[in-house]
Amino acid sequence: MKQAGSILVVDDNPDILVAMQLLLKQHYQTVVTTDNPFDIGKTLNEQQIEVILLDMNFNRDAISGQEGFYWLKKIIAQDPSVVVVLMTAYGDIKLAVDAIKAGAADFIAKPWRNEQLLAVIAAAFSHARDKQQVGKLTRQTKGLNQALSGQKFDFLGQSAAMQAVFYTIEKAAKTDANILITGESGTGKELAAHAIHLASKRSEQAFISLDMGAIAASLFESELFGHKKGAFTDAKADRVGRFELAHGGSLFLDELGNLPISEQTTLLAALQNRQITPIGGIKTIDVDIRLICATNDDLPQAVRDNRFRQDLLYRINTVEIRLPPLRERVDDIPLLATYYLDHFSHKYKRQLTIAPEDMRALCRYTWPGNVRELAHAIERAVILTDDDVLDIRSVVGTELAQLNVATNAFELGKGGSTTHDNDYDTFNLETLEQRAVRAALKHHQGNVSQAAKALGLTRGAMYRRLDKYGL
Ligand SMILES: Nc1ncnc2c1ncn2[C@@H]1O[C@H](COP(=O)(O)OP(=O)(O)OP(=O)(O)O)[C@@H](O)[C@H]1O
Repeated sequence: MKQAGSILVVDDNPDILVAMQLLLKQHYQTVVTTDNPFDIGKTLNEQQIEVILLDMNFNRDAISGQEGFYWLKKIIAQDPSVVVVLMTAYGDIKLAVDAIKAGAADFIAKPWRNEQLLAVIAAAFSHARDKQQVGKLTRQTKGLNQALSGQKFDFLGQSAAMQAVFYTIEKAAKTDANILITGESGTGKELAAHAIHLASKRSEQAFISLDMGAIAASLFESELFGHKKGAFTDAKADRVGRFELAHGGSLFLDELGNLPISEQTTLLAALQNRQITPIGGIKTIDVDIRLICATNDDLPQAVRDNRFRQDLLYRINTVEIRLPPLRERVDDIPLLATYYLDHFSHKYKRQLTIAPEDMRALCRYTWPGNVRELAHAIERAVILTDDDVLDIRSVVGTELAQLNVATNAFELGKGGSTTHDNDYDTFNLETLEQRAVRAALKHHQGNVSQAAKALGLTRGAMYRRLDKYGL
């Protein structure tokens, strides 16, 4: 039965062209032949060709295959989605290997056996469709990235600590070095990853991100490397993995500290070889990616606890960027508060200002949820304020009620607020965080989403904390 598909056969031997035409016509809708390789460019411009069967030698006495390589390069440059299969009467293994290295999908020796030729061509068509799908998805992702980057917040900071971060990002982004971003939840690790991508030479290509904490173990490999239809029960169609989608661009692996050891081993192998094989696939695929990872875990400690592979840590942290918590860069609070006040005033069509003493109160607060918490607090205040001056008491007051820590840490009110160190029975952040999580859950009667929102955490980050503290 004839299948959809268009193939171009290029060979200077007319007998071969006739034989190919007769054979392939029975199987594929469009079969075009030419004895002149100079026609290839024009044919590709005029009609959609998916597979090219290309002779390696166009001069009867030539055996080097150099002409084939020359035309192969030209084809790939003109249309990288076309799949090329090379043919030669002088096949040897070295030539075949060189052909594949140069970008050919496969290689067949003349004289051929029909079944073998048809099998090679069928595989070439399947490869061509995969390439078309990847091209389509990459274009879609690019569009999506652009749409999303329109909504992204600016990555701001005027403190010395953030200026140092921006400097490192600028320097490291220009190289292809693997970058590890560390920092507490809400410090801007994802924004930093975007900033690195945008400052890199890959900025026009895809930025693909994956939250490692959110993928089920059973889907890990499929998510990263893709799968072929039928590879397992639920594999109803081919799926392109994140590595392949990120080809040419940047791959951002978030929450890396949550990865189980067995999956770390799989990831390490892919990173070392820069090659992946989709589940159920037979061919390895080269991937050219810039890797950016992020974690709020202490990975060297995780290595000591045997929770994280040391060789994986060395592989991903060529450059490490630590995002300081907001309480260590109080200078940034007015800048960020004003930025988010403008943003949410605009969003909710309000015209609001903030009183200087309230700004000072914001600067004294410790912001355990960092910038995310600050942005949420401002948004809430914009919504709750009735007059023209932001009612920050409702925000900081709510924050304290929910945190249930150091109830008297702030004297609320427009007259200013004061923090008393003595109000803390401990400064251990983990203990404070655990209390805050418990208090928020209690306050919201066990509603995880609301408690997460109040803490300025994503649901994923909240669940990880529930897990961590055994709640
Ligand atoms: N420097 C900054 N300037 C402006 N907004 C920021 C900054 N840092 C963080 N934000 C805002 O705070 C929120 C959280 O940032 P982001 O998601 O990048 O943090 P994260 O460190 O990746 O958090 P998590 O570890 O919980 O995933 C976002 O809304 C982001 O826009």
